[in-house]
Amino acid sequence: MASSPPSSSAIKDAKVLMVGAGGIGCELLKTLALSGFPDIHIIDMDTIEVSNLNRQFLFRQFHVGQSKAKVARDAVLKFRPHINITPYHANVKDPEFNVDFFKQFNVVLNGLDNLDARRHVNRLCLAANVPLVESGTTGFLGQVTVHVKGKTECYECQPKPAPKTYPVCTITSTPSKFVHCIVWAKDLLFAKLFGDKNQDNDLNVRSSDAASSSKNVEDVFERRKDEDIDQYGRKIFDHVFGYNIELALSNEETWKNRNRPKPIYSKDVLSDEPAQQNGNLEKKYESDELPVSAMASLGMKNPQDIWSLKENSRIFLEAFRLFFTKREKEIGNLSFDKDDQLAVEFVTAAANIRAASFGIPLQNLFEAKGIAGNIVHAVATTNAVIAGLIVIEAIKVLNNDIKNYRMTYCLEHPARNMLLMPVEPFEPNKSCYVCSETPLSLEINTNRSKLKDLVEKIVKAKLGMNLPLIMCASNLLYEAGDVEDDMVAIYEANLEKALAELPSPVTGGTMLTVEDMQQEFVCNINIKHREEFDEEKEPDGMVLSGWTQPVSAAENKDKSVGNGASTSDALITAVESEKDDEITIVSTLKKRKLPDESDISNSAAESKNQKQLEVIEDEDDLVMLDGDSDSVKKRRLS
Ligand SMILES: Nc1ncnc2c1ncn2[C@@H]1O[C@H](COP(=O)(O)OP(=O)(O)OP(=O)(O)O)[C@@H](O)[C@H]1O
Ligand SMILES: [Zn+2]
Repeated sequence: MASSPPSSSAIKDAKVLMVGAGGIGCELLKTLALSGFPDIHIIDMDTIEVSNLNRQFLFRQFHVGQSKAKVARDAVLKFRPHINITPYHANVKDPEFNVDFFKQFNVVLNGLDNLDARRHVNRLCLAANVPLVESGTTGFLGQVTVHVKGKTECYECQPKPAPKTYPVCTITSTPSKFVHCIVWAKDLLFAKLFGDKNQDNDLNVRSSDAASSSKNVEDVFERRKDEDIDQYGRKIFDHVFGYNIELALSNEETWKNRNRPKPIYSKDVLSDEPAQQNGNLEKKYESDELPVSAMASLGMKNPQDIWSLKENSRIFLEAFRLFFTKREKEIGNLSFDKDDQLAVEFVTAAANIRAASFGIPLQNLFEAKGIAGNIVHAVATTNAVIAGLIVIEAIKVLNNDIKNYRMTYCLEHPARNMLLMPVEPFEPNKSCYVCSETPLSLEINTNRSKLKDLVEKIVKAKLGMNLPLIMCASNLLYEAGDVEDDMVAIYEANLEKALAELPSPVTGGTMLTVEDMQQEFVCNINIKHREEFDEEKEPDGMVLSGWTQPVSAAENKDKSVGNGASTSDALITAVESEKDDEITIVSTLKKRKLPDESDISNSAAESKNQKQLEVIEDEDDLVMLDGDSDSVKKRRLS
């Protein structure tokens, strides 16, 4: 590390901005510094956590709680003291990072972990006309893409996979996989018992449905005055695992082609224990010094043990009791957090009891936590490979070497005996609402919909704008922030009325201009009136077209790298064809066929001595790809 690396003049004069100093960012800063980049600015809003230390190697235990950007700078200056590194402990969406700020850089490099920040940086790079090298990793998968205004597609030209969602009825009535039980336990039961009671929740629907046939279930989720906590826990248990299942069974149609679930009542599972014994028996294990944990309280230690139905029932009741006795103040404000031990225990137990009822194999707490927290374990080596590729692309960008720009996917492709797949970037998508000027079209019931619904459901949620401002010709219709009461009244009124208040109301179709000052981003939306919407298929009550919609979970095959990944969300679904050794990278709109091997031989990312790529580090073990294309397996080197 002591000798200076050779640096091309493009690197010597470069000023670069890195966004994110996490898993990819730490590797990237080190590689930039060692490659001779003299002037690096880093934005990261986070402080260091213990869980970062296994892979974010610039950080040490004693840095926990300090700014990632600042500590990363100090760590790198220790071995490259003569370069400039400017840290910002801030959100990249802060107004200080405006177009003028972005314009000072030759290239921007992203090492982020969320769609929102990525979209924001993409838009500012377009507005400032600064090239962007974007990246993401999930476990062993990763990718690097290059976005240069007018030359390649922008980050938003292609749709991104939507986070996995499940039909409500699968979750509430007909689960067939363990993940369905987890979603039910976490998003319905946990949220209902410990979260905001006023929020819509499908358990509400079920209990009010039930209320019409049985008068005493209406308040089942409410604790009666002076009701003993263990009795209350058993009442909830019997309601959700017993009574609700019986109710569901009464609908014969549902079970014609399915296995019928089995109602589970606490007295049957815990038959040898009187109603109040669960808590009382175990209180002797409880100590104020220990973290609040039902497992600890019941003397259960191993998170990799699969609990029996009886054990799950005891954990369920004990976790329930602990929430109400030890964490009472938080009740009403809790949302599931994968790092909250008691919440994980409760959700694991509830999911397992439901799984038992539906004949689905039970899982241990470790597995359940991974599913509930959408955890894909980060792999330091993938981050390092991706950081190297970012620097390779950054150097090409600085040299304006357009014909060699590559998007590179880090994706095992055993048949080709390679791990990195470079493809030529696409041209900008002419119908991209972000980097082209194509107007969007919005069908909406103008008599019923409010301007503020349009802002929430379309402008913020779908177009990713932070601080929108809406104009109709030269008339201001909506702006974010503190506004006068009469403006608020317009937002609350239906759209028809809001448009009618303008000097020249439009009846047929109206063009709205939506602008986000913070992102220097403008797009046009053509409003068309439509009377009816299908509640199931069009739940927003409005339909936006002319934009690239996220890919639904169903279309994502197994290898999809989704948005909820723990490290960084990568974006591409790779599908291997069964017929031959062809691989296509499906980016939803188009299939991207990889160039022949001869085509990619000039790519900097593709190494002539591919053999080097066959050995990768798997945390502390080495794994090697077998050269035999038919029986390719990871092999551990002993
Ligand atoms: N809007 C933003 N502004 C600035 N930094 C951001 C923004 N959004 C995300 N980041 C940073 O991007 C980095 C992403 O790093 P990484 O994917 O390794 O996540 P992490 O939070 O460090 O780890 P993990 O999520 O796996 O526990 C984080 O350090 C995070 O603070
Ligand atoms: Zn675009």
